[in-house]
Amino acid sequence: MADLASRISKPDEAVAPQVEDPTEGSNSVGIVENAYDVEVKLADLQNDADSPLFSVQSFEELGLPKAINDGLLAMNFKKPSKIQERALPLMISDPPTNMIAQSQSGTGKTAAFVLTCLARVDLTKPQQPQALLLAPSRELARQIQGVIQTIGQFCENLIVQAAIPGEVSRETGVRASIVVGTPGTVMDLIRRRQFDVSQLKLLVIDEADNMLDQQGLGEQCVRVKGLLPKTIQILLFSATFPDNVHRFAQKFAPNANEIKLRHTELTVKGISQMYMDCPDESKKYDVLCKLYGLMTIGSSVIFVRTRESANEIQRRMEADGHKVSALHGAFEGQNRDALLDDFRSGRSKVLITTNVLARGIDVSSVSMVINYDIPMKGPGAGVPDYETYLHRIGRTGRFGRVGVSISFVYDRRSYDALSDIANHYGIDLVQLSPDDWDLTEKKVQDVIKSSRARPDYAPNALGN
Ligand SMILES: Nc1ncnc2c1ncn2[C@@H]1O[C@H](COP(=O)(O)OP(=O)(O)OP(=O)(O)O)[C@@H](O)[C@H]1O
Repeated sequence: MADLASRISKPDEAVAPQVEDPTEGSNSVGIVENAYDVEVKLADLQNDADSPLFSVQSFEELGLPKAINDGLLAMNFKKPSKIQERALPLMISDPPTNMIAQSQSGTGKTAAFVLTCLARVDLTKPQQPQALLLAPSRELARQIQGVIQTIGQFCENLIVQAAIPGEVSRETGVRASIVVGTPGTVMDLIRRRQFDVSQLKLLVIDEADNMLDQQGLGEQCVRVKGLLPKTIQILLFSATFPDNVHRFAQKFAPNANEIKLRHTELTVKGISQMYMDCPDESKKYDVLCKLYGLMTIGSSVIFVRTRESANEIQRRMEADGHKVSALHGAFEGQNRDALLDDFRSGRSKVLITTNVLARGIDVSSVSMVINYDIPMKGPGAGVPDYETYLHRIGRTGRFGRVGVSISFVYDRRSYDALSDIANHYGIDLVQLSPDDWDLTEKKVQDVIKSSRARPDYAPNALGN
């Protein structure tokens, strides 16, 4: 790595990244299923005791109502994953107890809390809000709404409503037993008395470390909670819980049962993490185009730091003949919904986006994630953002599938940031070089073509 170390170019210009408002705009709700997928042998992984997908139980043994089990069958969920098996009995037992639950990306946290909601709501009061779920972006709120509707398809009188901009009519207000929303819109609806929270018995916060972070959405979530019944059961879920937020989470959800992982347990085995050693910043775009020119990749996501670079890369890739979409907070809600639906359905195969879609989005056909910029946080964006790195790469390798992540480095600063991230999680990264495209192509294609996770794939260590 000495060659890279000696190639120190001046740090990034201090361009303030656009703060994304994930909740802007819009209308249509519902998820679009994938029309295609990569091969995966779930059964094998669910029998491997070391896998987060492993479980000794069946869903039937968890004692859920028949209508819910029928919904799971319709989704082709044969066995619970570890987080589902361990968290569910604790969450659905009486008296209701709070929960702080952590599990790797793509291991089925959504179904764990969705099943709890379905088990807890009284469907004889279909328009009375009883469970509130909060998520950081409109896309994730819509996705969770879709999962509830699919698993709950045999639950009579189930009404699920999205509390995101443009979804709740001013005349009628919220009329559903389960409400999934973003904190700002939920707060507005409560204040305008369009959302009766008096009978809520369950509050779920997905991506809870992000949602409770005092630098971000934390204040809003605390205000929402302050308006809810004091006895409400609180469930906090995420793949990451940095220590400072975890301490706050314990105050937010007092006396909670906890399922927690160590740093080193957080990475998903099926994701082969690589890095591309770019000659300098100005060459990053050429390297990206070359990568796409060479590879036949299913669907992929390119993460960039700012909206401007998302637009710029989209413009240049389209001019170079690639079909790509860009999605970020500057777009109107309805537009964002349509762009993501196109990506889910495979109509568009490359999505260029910012951190607005780093968390939670579940598109199983994604086989490659590019970190065009290494995620950074803190004053002057000077500290590697360990959590965002993990969530970004977690858009691939969903529920036992394989995937590749490629992080672009080009100078001492980006190299050090990635090394820090690798050390933090105890991971080895595979080096790719733009000087040997045959080898690069082979390394990436070997993974993408393999039909299942290969835990031992980690030559060329970086950072350890
Ligand atoms: N028991 C199961 N059997 C088969 N597939 C499942 C099961 N549970 C969940 N899945 C599928 O696994 C995928 C990932 O689940 P989910 O989106 O809930 O992950 P997650 O843990 O919330 O990830 P993230 O941390 O990225 O939000 C989804 O496509 C979901 O349908």
